Order: sequence, then structure tokens, then C-alpha cells
Amino acid sequence: MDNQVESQVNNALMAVIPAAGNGSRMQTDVPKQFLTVAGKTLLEHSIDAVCQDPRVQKVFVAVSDPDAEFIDDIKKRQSLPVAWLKGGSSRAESVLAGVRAAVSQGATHVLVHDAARPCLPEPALKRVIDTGLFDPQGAILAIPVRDSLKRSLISTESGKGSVHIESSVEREALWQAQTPQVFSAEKLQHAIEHMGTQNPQLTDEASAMQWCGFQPALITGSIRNLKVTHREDFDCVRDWLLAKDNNKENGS
Ligand SMILES: Nc1ccn([C@@H]2O[C@H](COP(=O)(O)OP(=O)(O)OP(=O)(O)O)[C@@H](O)[C@H]2O)c(=O)n1
Ligand SMILES: C[C@](O)(CO)[C@H](O)COP(=O)(O)O
Repeated sequence: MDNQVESQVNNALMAVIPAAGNGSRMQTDVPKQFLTVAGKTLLEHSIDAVCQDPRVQKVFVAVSDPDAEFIDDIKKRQSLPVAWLKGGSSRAESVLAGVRAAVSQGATHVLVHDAARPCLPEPALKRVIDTGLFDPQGAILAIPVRDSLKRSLISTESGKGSVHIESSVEREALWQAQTPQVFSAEKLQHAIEHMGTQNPQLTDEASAMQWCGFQPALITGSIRNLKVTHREDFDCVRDWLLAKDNNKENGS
């Protein structure tokens, strides 16, 4: 057995899905992860998405109230191995709750994925797991920046504040981070605890690992792995999920 295959055989990979946010930028009545498309909430689509890879043994979902009635409805529909936990006041706090639970159940590695990214394609998931289980620095999905980048300034020339270009920004080495992000479970737990869950620079798991000196691998993600942040993101994701559901029904 070569090293890569051997290390993957001895690993226990578990997923953590932070789903305790309130979606303030979307301004919907229910938090965005509980909006329904094709008979399932975005959260359920995200759970299904991470379970597309059989190496994921269990999923820990952090929500603001695991005992809420509408979570009970989701639990009843769920046939996958999912454990429900209480999330925290920041994304990092919710992730840490999940990572601690995964470590306590024997996870060697964790895969963290936003509930708000329900269209994760299976090949991208496989790519990040392949590297994340093998590379001691971990791995994240990301996409190289493809548009020209501008730094802005607020101009008051016209009497009222308007946004103008201050300068262009070199995009050559810039990538936009996505999830899943895959790391050694204990290293990630330690990194988040060390950096602090209320640290504003801790925007993703890679940031915590970087804080501890690691340089996680960048694995090409997908535009389809869009994070629902604003209403128009939801419109795209809804169309993609509906198209996927139609294809399934037509057997294509
Ligand atoms: N205290 C928090 C905050 C966020 N999240 C989760 O982290 C993911 C990515 O965060 P983001 O898109 O910023 O979600 P929200 O915080 O809900 O959105 P907003 O910033 O617009 O309020 C989401 O799945 C969200 O539910 C979480 O589990 N716990
Ligand atoms: C982790 C993340 O999805 C990487 O792009 C993102 O940073 C989470 O969203 P937020 O808006 O920064 O909370």
C-alpha cells in the first residue's frame, strides 16, 4: 500500500456544518439555511452534498436551537448519520462545537462545510478530501479570482459621498476561499482555540491554521459552490437545485 492510500485507510473523516447563523444580509423571515427548494431546506441539501463522498462517516450540524420544532421535522426526514448540536454567537464558535464533538467521537480529520453552500459538486468534494486527508497542512476549496480587481475610495467631490476607483489590485496570486475545508481534527481544534472564536480575522478554518503557521493547500473549487449571502445568490442556487431535481426525476 502506498503512503497516500495507507493514510486514507486509517483515517476517520467526519463533517461539521455550521448552520447557526441568522442570515442578516439576506433579510428573509427564516434564516437562509432553512429556506426550502425542491422539498428540502438548503441545510438538508448541504448535508446531502457532503455525504456524496462515502469517506464522510458522520455529520455534526450546529444550529441555534437543536430542540426547535422545525429541526425535529428535518430530523424525521433525515436518513443520514447526523448529530445535532448547539452553535454559538460566531461562525467559528459553531464550528468549534462541531469539531470538539467530532474529536470526542474519534474523528482524525474534519471537513467543515457551510450550510449556505448547498450546490457543492461531488468531484470538487472528492478533490479536497483526497488532498486534505493526505497533506498535513490540510486543504480548502477555492477559486482563482477571474475579474479585474479594484480598490475603492469614497469621493466627496460631488458634494455627496460616492464610491470611486483608487487603484487596481494585482490578482495573479489571489483566490476566493470556499468550503469544504479539510484538516486534522485535533490540529484544527487547537488552532481555533488558540486564535479565539471571536477574533474577526477568523473568517474560515484555514485562517486559524494559518495563525498557527500552516499553509493549507488550495484546491480548485467550483462557481456552483456559491455561498448564499444575498437574495440573488439564492435565486442562482434555487435554479441549480431545481434543475438537478428535474434531471433526477427524468432519470438523466
Ligand atoms: N454564529 C454563526 C454564524 C454563522 N454560522 C454559519 O456559517 C455559515 C456561513 O456564514 P454566513 O454566510 O456569514 O451566514 P450568516 O452569519 O447566517 O449570514 P450573515 O452574515 O448575513 O448574518 C452559514 O452556514 C451560517 O449558518 C454559524 O453556524 N454560526
Ligand atoms: C468560510 C467562508 O465560506 C469562506 O468563503 C466564508 O468566509 C464564510 O462566510 P462569512 O460571510 O465570512 O461569514
